[in-house]
Amino acid sequence: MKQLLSGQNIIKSYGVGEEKHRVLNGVSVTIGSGEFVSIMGPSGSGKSTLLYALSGMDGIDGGEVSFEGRKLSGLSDDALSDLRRSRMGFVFQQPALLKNLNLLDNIMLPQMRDRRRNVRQLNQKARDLMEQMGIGNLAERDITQASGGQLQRAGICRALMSEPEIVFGDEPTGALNTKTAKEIMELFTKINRDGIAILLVTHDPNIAARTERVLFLCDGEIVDECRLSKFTKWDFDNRVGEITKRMQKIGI
Ligand SMILES: Nc1ncnc2c1ncn2[C@@H]1O[C@H](COP(=O)(O)OP(=O)(O)OP(=O)(O)O)[C@@H](O)[C@H]1O
Repeated sequence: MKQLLSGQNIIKSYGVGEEKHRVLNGVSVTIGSGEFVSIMGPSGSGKSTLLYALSGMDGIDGGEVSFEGRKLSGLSDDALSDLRRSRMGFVFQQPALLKNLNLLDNIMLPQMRDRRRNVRQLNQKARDLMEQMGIGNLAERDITQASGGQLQRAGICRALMSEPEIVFGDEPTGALNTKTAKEIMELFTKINRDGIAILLVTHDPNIAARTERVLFLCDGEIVDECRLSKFTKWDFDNRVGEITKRMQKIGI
């Protein structure tokens, strides 16, 4: 499998002076093209920090992150923003959509900065994605009149607008009920089958069990890793059981 994203020996601290504390303590991670990976760990272990470091959203204090063989530290701020906008997608726990725009406009907005794409193409792309994500009839819907699941589907459409190589998700199902969370994970699975790599942070073994590989982070270090591809896709309970066992081992 071709390597897509690599973080080597990532170090990240927050605060200054006596308040300074190290959150990532030499973390190394490699994500292959089209892989589906989740990160688990206790609250405060540095999961989101790692996600933001790997996506270049946040700077790091030591180590190196490379995407498609390019070191992020060698890129200017503009080049890094361009890379994030064109090659990476982001889905957050709350999709942070703008209240004065309908769902369609919210989905199109981040790509409007890219002058290479005309508005008609963007509009068509957004409508196609909404159709694929099951909200094709909600293009003109005000965001205040959409459910949490519909908003998250719109958040996923927004992330896919640039046809990214990877989608990062920071607890993308964390604010949803079990049924809706399962539906959203089915969408992620579909996206992944189309060849897009996915890296998710989650607390929930039922969510991690739908990915191919789980990284366990504890006190800023990767302490375990679980490859799930050895299980067939049918034995979901085995996957959850294996993840839960590993969680217990590291005290989550
Ligand atoms: N911007 C920041 N400034 C200062 N400290 C921060 C900042 N962001 C995170 N932290 C601290 O870094 C540590 C790791 O935070 P992070 O959000 O990465 O953990 P997490 O594993 O994702 O936690 P959770 O599961 O609770 O979301 C925590 O102690 C947190 O308080």
